[in-house]
Amino acid sequence: MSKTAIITGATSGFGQSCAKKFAEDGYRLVIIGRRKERLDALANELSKITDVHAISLDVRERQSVLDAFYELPAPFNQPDVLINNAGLALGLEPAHKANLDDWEDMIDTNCKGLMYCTRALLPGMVERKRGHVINVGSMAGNWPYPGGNCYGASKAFVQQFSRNLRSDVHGTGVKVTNIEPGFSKTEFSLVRFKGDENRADSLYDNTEHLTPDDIADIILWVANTPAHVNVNTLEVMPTCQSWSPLSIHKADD
Ligand SMILES: NC(=O)C1=CN([C@@H]2O[C@H](COP(=O)(O)OP(=O)(O)OC[C@H]3O[C@@H](n4cnc5c(N)ncnc54)[C@H](OP(=O)(O)O)[C@@H]3O)[C@@H](O)[C@H]2O)C=CC1
Ligand SMILES: O=CCS(=O)(=O)O
Repeated sequence: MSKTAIITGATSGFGQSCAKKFAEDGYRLVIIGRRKERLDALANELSKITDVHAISLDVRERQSVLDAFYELPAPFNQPDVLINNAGLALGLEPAHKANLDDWEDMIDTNCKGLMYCTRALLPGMVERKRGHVINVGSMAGNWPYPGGNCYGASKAFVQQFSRNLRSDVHGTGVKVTNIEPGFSKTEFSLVRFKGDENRADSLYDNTEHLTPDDIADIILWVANTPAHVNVNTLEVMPTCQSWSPLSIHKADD
């Protein structure tokens, strides 16, 4: 019997790559994103190899999320895997210069959108004693960097929310994982820099960054671990990325 995976943020980057890899692995798919044309193109492509249900949806809209998930048609209505991947960073200014609307947008998408999707689907998973919530956090939830302010904080929320979910579903058979990717080339920087292609592209110049397929392979592996194995957190960086030393400000700097 084929399993069902629900993937938010499937129109680009990690989510799109997950959709392709999960379809190739025999999963039936529910794919979600705001850009309907992209979603329909992906659904057309993947429906040649699996059953696909596409929902054009903004995860920030609480009632739309709840309605869409409560009204999932059979056979998509008993999901085995929820990949909470939709998310974004906006801006890289220091906190004292950051745009408050950007901060709200990150919280609304990365934290509240993820909460809505999880809350809608978790009761069914608990009732069926089967299911796996895979959240896409970030290494930015673990490590501070200049300009990471609200984005990193939103991903720290995702990390602790994932751990607390595990505590709540203890003994039910439901699994929870937080994947914490590092530097990866997707549309992430184009969104962060608000369409500035030169700035986004130059970030990745001369680096061997992670790719969407690297992360999708890891997510698929995590989803296919046996029922008695729960990967709690998995932080992944490209080999070219590591930490900077702590900085000391000197009075004459
Ligand atoms: N790239 C990186 O370096 C890293 C990224 N991440 C995280 O990975 C996740 C995926 O990002 P990535 O693939 O890199 O970036 P992309 O920008 O390529 O993809 C982001 C996806 O999220 C969707 N999305 C954004 N906002 C919403 C919304 N309000 N409602 C529904 N869907 C939404 C977008 O679809 P649409 O616009 O069509 O709605 C798109 O499909 C994010 O949570 C990001 O924070 C974590 C660590 C590293
Ligand atoms: O989560 C994304 C990686 S980074 O841009 O914050 O380093």
